[in-house]
Amino acid sequence: MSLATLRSRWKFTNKIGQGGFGEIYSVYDNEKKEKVAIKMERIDRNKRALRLEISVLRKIQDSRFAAKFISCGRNTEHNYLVMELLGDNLSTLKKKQLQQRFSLGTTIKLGIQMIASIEDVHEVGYLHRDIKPSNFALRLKKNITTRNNIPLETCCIIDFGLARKFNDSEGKHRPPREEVGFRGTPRYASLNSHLGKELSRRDDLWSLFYVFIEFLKGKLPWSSIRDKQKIFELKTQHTTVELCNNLPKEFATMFNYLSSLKYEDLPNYKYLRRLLTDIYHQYGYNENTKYDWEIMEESLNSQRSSSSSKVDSTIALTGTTKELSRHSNKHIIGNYSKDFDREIKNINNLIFPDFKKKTSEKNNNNSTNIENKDKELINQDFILHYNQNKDIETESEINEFEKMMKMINVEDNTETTTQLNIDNHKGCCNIL
Ligand SMILES: Nc1ncnc2c1ncn2[C@@H]1O[C@H](COP(=O)(O)OP(=O)(O)OP(=O)(O)O)[C@@H](O)[C@H]1O
Repeated sequence: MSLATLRSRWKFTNKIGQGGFGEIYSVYDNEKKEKVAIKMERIDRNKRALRLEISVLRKIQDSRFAAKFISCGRNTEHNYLVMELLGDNLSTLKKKQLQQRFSLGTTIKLGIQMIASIEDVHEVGYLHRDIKPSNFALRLKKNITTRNNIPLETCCIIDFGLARKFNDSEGKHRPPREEVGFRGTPRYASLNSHLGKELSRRDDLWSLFYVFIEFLKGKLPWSSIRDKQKIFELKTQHTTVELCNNLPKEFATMFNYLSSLKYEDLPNYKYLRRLLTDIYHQYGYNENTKYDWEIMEESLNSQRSSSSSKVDSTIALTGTTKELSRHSNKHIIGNYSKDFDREIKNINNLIFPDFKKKTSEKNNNNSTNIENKDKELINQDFILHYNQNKDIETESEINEFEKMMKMINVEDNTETTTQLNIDNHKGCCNIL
């Protein structure tokens, strides 16, 4: 099929992704009358990965976590894969959150699905070998099912360009090769990958473990390092205690369990999911617990409907508290810690007379529970609304405001804590 013929069926709208292996476009499918995604790989590339990717994607079509395969082919210049159009990947979504991390509830909800999606890939005989946040994306379509009528899940596993078959034609685990090159993304790669060892099922789960820590803490101790060797050294130096401090103990249990797995072992995926569901119940989450981005969306909607005349959704502002103070009815969404909760009560409510914490009731109910977990991070969702009916003018008002901003943005960018970037698309505030 020539590029021209390709373009006659699929009308290219915009580029949505660029990876090491290809480019991804959002296209309008004239035959299906809907938007789909197309991944293109140049034929003259030295390394070809798309054929493998297509093969794995087709094999996991019964998984609840797979993007729907639509078509594939090649023209004179490209190999291409047409598949269901998904939404944001988890790396992008994480960056949109306050402090660039997910709440415990969201991490667990995603984590349970991510473990199950990896299990599905393993079940068809492949290792993924590049587990990272940008290789999971949200499904845009709701209420669709697999070929066997099983409802599809929110989170999809994507990008099988580095996948590898780990069992032979009789279903037996392949023996390890003596030496293999590094595979994966250094930040999330398992120690085995750094050591040039053959990877197996446990290594996909090690990468996922690093992803969980990053989701909850915002970054890994080696996030800012580019040098692979240095990353390896930091990974070996960081003990379970350091990596999992301030997190529910189940994460340390997960670390220890993964350490106990041998090359050929079939991981107990159910056990790993149960560790996460245990946390889920302990912290009072349930099936109605919303993802961070849903809370944000709901809040925006209620904000819009309750004060539609005042909210200017096209506003785009980065500025000082003084500049911000000229705009009313903004809200801030994100995670809060117990310290923040305690401190916020000490703040003069003069500036924020309408301060409401949406999850406060839930937290009050769980207060004994929370006290018992004194040292653990209480990383719940919060929505802070303020209706600022008056400008912040006096010095003391500015001080109060800055104090509050500093507390929300506890760790990062202290000098810029008073700057807000109002996301013009969604109309919400993110602290820079
Ligand atoms: N079906 C899809 N729908 C929407 N976006 C997609 C889809 N597939 C991929 N993307 C987006 O494109 C990005 C890159 O895709 P993918 O990881 O498959 O490419 P890659 O070339 O293998 O990338 P990398 O080298 O980073 O691993 C993804 O992170 C995701 O945001």
